[in-house]
Amino acid sequence: MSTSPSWGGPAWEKRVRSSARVRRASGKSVLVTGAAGFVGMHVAAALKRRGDGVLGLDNYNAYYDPDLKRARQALLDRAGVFIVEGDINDAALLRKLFDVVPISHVVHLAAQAGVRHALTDPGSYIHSNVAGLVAVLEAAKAADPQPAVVWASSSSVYGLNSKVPFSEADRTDRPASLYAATKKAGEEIAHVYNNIYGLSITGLRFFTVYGPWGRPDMAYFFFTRDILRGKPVSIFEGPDHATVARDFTYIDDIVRGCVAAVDHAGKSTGSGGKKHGQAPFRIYNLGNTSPVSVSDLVSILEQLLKVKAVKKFVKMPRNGDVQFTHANITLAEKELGYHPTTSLHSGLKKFVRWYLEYYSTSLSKQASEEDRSISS
Ligand SMILES: NC(=O)c1ccc[n+]([C@@H]2O[C@H](COP(=O)([O-])OP(=O)(O)OC[C@H]3O[C@@H](n4cnc5c(N)ncnc54)[C@H](O)[C@@H]3O)[C@@H](O)[C@H]2O)c1
Ligand SMILES: O=C(O)[C@H]1O[C@H](OP(=O)(O)OP(=O)(O)OC[C@H]2O[C@@H](n3ccc(=O)[nH]c3=O)[C@H](O)[C@@H]2O)[C@H](O)[C@@H](O)[C@@H]1O
Repeated sequence: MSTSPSWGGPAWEKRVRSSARVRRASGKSVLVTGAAGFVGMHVAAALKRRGDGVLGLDNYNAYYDPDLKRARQALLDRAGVFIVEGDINDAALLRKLFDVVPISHVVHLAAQAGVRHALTDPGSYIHSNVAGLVAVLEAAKAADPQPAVVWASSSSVYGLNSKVPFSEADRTDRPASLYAATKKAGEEIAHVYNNIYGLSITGLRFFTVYGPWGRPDMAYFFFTRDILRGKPVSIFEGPDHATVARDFTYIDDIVRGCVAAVDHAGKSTGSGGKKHGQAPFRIYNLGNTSPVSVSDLVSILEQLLKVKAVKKFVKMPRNGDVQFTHANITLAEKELGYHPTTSLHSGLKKFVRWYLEYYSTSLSKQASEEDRSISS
């Protein structure tokens, strides 16, 4: 017995067309994959707000609380963005989407995120970050018009580099985790599609993004929950108690970087610009240039929550984490006009407000042990 796909049909096509309809003469028609995710929701909303046509795609997998993804979906729905439910590996679905609407840009954010989860489910990283990326690039290559692709790589590609701050030209051949290896592989794969098929591709190396509507598997998020519940938080330390730190970057700064990358994608100026008729291939760091230790992260949360944390300092397990990240953003500043403006304190203040006023009251019912188990 054949089963019909959950997509297709006149009503579905109408929603797809309406969502992707450009509202301003200068607007773009953008497919955002991973739109029910943290970064995807914010980017899709920002593009829609400025008049672009925006269509989402997400498989709502259960890596973390799917209710949170559904709540993000509801928010986008109210803004006029339809999220098609499906997997980026579904080639027929992607073909259909490109047939139904002339997509000018793909912002590809769907991926298996999280560094430590790769220890327990390595296959999901290959499925989404390697096979899934190839499926998206195959669909983009075959589409008419051929869209420009902007996609999320990761600061994790710098791996075991000890030279900081990290610049785009630095070594990225020593990944510390399978997650990082799949993002590095993604950069190489993207280069092939630029080289052979002339796709315009921009890779964005995000640095530890945080903020309202964030991911419950990330440390700032589950630290908040555990501090409020009086549970101990584990603060990782390097060898000889060395500081473990991150270049935490606030979501609104990342969104501005993504939107600027969309606008820059077709241009032939700057790094990786068109040469001999070749479409651009570019990579940018999107970070905050001011690393903060995990210990200071916890202190800021204590201050904002007005609750003392029960702190456990533990030697960083061999789990794929790196000790230190720090972005050099000179290239993104110059070519994208990217200027992050949010300090960790003021960004966390906004996160904590969202967490207390919205998340902990309406969504966190079952999000406790489950999220904790994927984070340890
Ligand atoms: N948040 C960060 O700190 C950070 C840092 C560096 C890079 N990134 C990258 O940015 C992107 C967005 O990250 P995020 O934090 O929003 O993560 P997220 O998990 O919240 O969002 C990813 C979304 O993609 C969807 N998805 C996953 N696999 C899919 C598949 N096969 N088909 C369809 N949908 C699928 C998930 O359901 C999820 O909603 C990812 O590529 C991630 O690797 C994130
Ligand atoms: O920048 C990136 O590329 C990556 O940023 C984050 O990864 P990470 O920086 O490891 O973010 P968290 O998982 O929130 O960890 C933040 C810091 O807290 C530390 N940590 C984590 C968990 C814990 O129990 N204790 C602890 O000290 C980690 O070692 C790390 O230094 C995202 O989770 C990845 O998806 C992303 O690719």
